[in-house]
Amino acid sequence: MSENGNGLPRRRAAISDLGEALRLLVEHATATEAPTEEILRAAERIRQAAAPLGDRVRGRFDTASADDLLGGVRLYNPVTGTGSAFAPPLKIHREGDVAIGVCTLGRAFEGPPSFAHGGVSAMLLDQILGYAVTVSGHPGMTVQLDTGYRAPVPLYTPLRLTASVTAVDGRRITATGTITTADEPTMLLVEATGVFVALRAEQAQRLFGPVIGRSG
Ligand SMILES: CCCCCCCC(=O)SCCNC(=O)CCNC(=O)[C@H](O)C(C)(C)COP(=O)(O)OP(=O)(O)OC[C@H]1O[C@@H](n2cnc3c(N)ncnc32)[C@H](O)[C@@H]1OP(=O)(O)O
Repeated sequence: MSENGNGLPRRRAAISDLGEALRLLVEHATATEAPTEEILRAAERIRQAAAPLGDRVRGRFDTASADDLLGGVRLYNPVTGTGSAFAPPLKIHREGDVAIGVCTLGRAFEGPPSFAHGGVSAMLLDQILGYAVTVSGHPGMTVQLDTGYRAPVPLYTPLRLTASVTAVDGRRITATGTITTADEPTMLLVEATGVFVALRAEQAQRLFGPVIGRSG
């Protein structure tokens, strides 16, 4: 599907609207204590709502028509994508050389009761470290991610993430990052160090050739 004129902004807004509705659904479906009959009715209504969306879908190597890979628009990114049912979504911006992220995690991200799953923290950090690496002008893929969990990450609490590049050594880029709450930015909850590798041309072609070839 192609969009032109003001069709693309409208489509992106619609996808973000659907994402917001899906995240509300996920939150309520995860937290609900509604009667069993209500849960059964909801499951049926949700299947009915999902069906028309499945009539036209893209294939594995097709970029979403609303995305812009080279421009960094990824509406379905599972961490930052406003169209994703799974993304918190994490919002990232730059303050000088530091990437700052903010998000609040709901019930669906629970690991230990009332706290975030450790894998979710690693996912958030991988994303913001990757962002810092990309905007530093040395984009690469994660080859190693070390996380240190100092204190549990609370649900339903505004979080603040930071990330910055600490070393560039040939094709290897190292970045470090943190998670704290927004209210207590000096109290470290999770820290991470990521090693990223800039792809050689043949590696980029091998891994992403089919996608780049189709996205035009
Ligand atoms: C804004 C965007 C945000 C995006 C955030 C999300 C980022 C991600 O999650 S990316 C997805 C997860 N990562 C992956 O799937 C990557 C999987 N790995 C690979 O495909 C390969 O390792 C690949 C292609 C990156 C590199 O190929 P590989 O053959 O391993 O390495 P190679 O090209 O030979 O060497 C690269 C350098 O990295 C080094 N290296 C490789 N692995 C590691 C490691 N784990 N730790 C440290 N250094 C490493 C090598 O030693 C080599 O160093 P040098 O050039 O000094 O000899």
